[in-house]
Amino acid sequence: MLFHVRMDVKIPHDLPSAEAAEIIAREKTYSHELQRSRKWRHIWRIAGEYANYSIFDVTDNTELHEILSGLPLFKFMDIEVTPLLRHPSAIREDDT
Ligand SMILES: O=C(O)C[C@H]1C=CC(=O)O1
Repeated sequence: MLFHVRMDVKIPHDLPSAEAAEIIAREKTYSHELQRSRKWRHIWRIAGEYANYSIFDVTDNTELHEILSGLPLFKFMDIEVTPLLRHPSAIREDDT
């Protein structure tokens, strides 16, 4: 199942910078692993914002929830999820 996900990151200003850097580094590793597994299919920075648009290809809502709630930055994010399906006018069967 495909999901479009918007993540807005809001790290509190009073979080010590070393702690923030450590969480961001873990987030990057976690994201890279999921991208390599092809579950996290796309990630795009939203210009001018500490936010991204991502596409996930996962088995079901439960797997998406587990992935998103496992994000090291999860507690500092607002997340908006939109389920997707292929448009009947799409000329491709997939996004490869
Ligand atoms: O920077 C972000 O948009 C937040 C998050 C998502 C992947 C990652 O490495 O950080």
